[in-house]
Amino acid sequence: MTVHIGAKPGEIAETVLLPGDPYRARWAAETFLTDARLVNEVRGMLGYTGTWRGHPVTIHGSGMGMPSLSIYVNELIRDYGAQTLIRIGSAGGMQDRVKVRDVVLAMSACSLSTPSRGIFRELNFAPTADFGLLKAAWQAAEALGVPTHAGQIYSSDVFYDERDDLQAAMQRHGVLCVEMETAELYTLAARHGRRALSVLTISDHLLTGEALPSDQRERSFGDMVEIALTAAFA
Ligand SMILES: O=P(O)(O)O[C@H]1O[C@H](CO)[C@@H](O)[C@H]1O
Ligand SMILES: O=c1cc[nH]c(=O)[nH]1
Repeated sequence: MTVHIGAKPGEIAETVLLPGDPYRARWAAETFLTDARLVNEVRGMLGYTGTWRGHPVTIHGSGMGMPSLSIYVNELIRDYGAQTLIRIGSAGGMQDRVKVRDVVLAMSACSLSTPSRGIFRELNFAPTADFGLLKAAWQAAEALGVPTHAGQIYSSDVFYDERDDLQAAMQRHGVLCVEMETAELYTLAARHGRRALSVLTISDHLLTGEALPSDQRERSFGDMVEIALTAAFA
């Protein structure tokens, strides 16, 4: 057990899916895993372990934002030996061609800062997905016929962003969408030699103003879970 995770040794699988929303963790575990059992509920951050097609899998909430994700991912890696960490998150579309409900595979993530920023100082580290997971996820998305984009995304420190100029600069440079965790996930995976990928579903759009309600953000993103599980065991 750690400060933030109540699971006993052996109760966390080597493959961990990480939604920001703990209720999405519950929904995904109940929908996709066999014999899913609750292994963590400290602070209401739900984690479940079960099997998918015979493979052990944990689905654990990360909370919102990089400081929260950093706590869980550090403990999952260092205390429980997680090897493959795949974020399954929602994101805001930043390009016309990226539509609500489309899937985005994050090849890399821009950020203004991350919890790891203090290590790098003047270096602009480039947090990058594991290529094997990225390739397998792309193939899984193609097989499912889901509209999918692969490219760079933005991991923001804020949900309510006042920097319209920054958003415009990123849009000009092809950034696909905004969310709040991937840059730190990829940085921690690089530091510890683990595999990481973010599979995102567009829940709202910065250009059109479309937005899905919270119940759909919790429960309707099955394609990205299927893509993440298929990629993990490809
Ligand atoms: O739906 P999740 O996975 O939480 O991801 C996105 O949603 C939250 C903001 O509403 C942030 O955590 C952002 O990254
Ligand atoms: O962080 C996020 C997630 C979804 N939509 C946004 O605009 N931002």
